[in-house]
Amino acid sequence: MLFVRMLRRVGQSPACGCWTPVLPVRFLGVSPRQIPADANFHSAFFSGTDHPRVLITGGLGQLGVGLANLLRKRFGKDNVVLSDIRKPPDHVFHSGPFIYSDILDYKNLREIVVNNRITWLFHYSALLSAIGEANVSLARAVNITGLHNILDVAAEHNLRLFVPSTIGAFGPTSPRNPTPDLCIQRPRTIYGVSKVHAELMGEYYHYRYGLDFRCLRYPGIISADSQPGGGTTDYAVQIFHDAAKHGKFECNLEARTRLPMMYIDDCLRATLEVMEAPAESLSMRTYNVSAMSFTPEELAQEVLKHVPEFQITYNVDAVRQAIADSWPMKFDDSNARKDWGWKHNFDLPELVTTMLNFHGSETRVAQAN
Ligand SMILES: NC(=O)C1=CN([C@@H]2O[C@H](COP(=O)(O)OP(=O)(O)OC[C@H]3O[C@@H](n4cnc5c(N)ncnc54)[C@H](O)[C@@H]3O)[C@@H](O)[C@H]2O)C=CC1
Ligand SMILES: CC(=O)[C@H](N)C(=O)O
Repeated sequence: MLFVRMLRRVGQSPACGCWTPVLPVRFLGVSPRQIPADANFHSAFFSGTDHPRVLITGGLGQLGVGLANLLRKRFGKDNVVLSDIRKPPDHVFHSGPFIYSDILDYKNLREIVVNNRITWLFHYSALLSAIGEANVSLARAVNITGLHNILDVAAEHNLRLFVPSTIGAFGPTSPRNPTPDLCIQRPRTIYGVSKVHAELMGEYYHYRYGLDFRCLRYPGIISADSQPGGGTTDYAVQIFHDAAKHGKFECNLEARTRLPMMYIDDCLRATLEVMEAPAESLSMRTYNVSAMSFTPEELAQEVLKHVPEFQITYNVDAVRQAIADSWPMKFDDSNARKDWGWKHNFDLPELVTTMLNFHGSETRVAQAN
């Protein structure tokens, strides 16, 4: 009986325009994790006053609090629920709704989505590249098993789902300068493998079940008031802190390691823009987004313009260097620019000025100006 219901023909597949039987997402479990037969899988419509109700997972990392601030400005404070498995600092706890959510606990996820009437989900929980290599089994659980839970809850409750991917979803056999959207993806980190898996699974759910899945491949993200969580591009955040405070920085990547990077404001705006883009404008569901590309040497030269005594030294971390050497040097994001009008605001000079202004008000940057 259950099986018969699962095979009921429910609509047209967006992929081929033909009638397809819809199987439950988790057929083998007799759990209710199945796509409801009468669901409207396409983008929910929100009028000017009818805002989405947003959940952010893994929200206490480098990017989540900034995303919550941006979305709360747009959709209202109470319409954006931040979640994580860590305890929030006071200012975060008091800035809007916060809830405990472990993405490995499906029932907990479903309860949050139902009780808060969530309609959009931004899935930020992950273990990043360097920390993932140090803890492969946890990275596999969080980045892959956790993603499966997210896809299922999103499909089951007809959510619009954003999952970030990364430059780390490419590998040494990918074209590196520039790296287009569609090319060989054979990453050599568990982080990269899990992100390719996320891209493919999200697109599969989109074409198979009509899930409104949207994904951007972020470059290394640089932020002033939040710390990176254990990635290969972390040096490009730490350098500003050390330059302003100590006038020197020890870099764990080689001087000539070129990687795509982006200031956090551009990254979060891109995320909101792709989520708000009309479905018809999206010719793909996973896009590269890019802003700038630089080496530690070039970044240090730009910092020197503000901190004249600044010195950079190199103490290369073999694991991070091997990862960086397999990643894109420059990202081709022409599809994002063409399809939904992506345009970055921050290049290297603006990035460095902004970061040092933030860190430098009472330090050697201020003294130099
Ligand atoms: N920061 C960057 O440069 C880039 C980030 N991204 C992606 O953006 C997303 C957010 O990145 P960040 O904020 O930098 O990451 P982060 O490492 O700073 O934060 C990740 C958060 O996930 C949480 N988390 C871990 N296990 C969890 C679990 N079982 N349940 C719920 N939450 C859990 C952690 O507590 C942490 O707060 C990630 O998916 C990352 O892959 C992609 C490319 C670049
Ligand atoms: C580029 C990323 O995905 C992240 N910052 C990392 O270095 O792992």
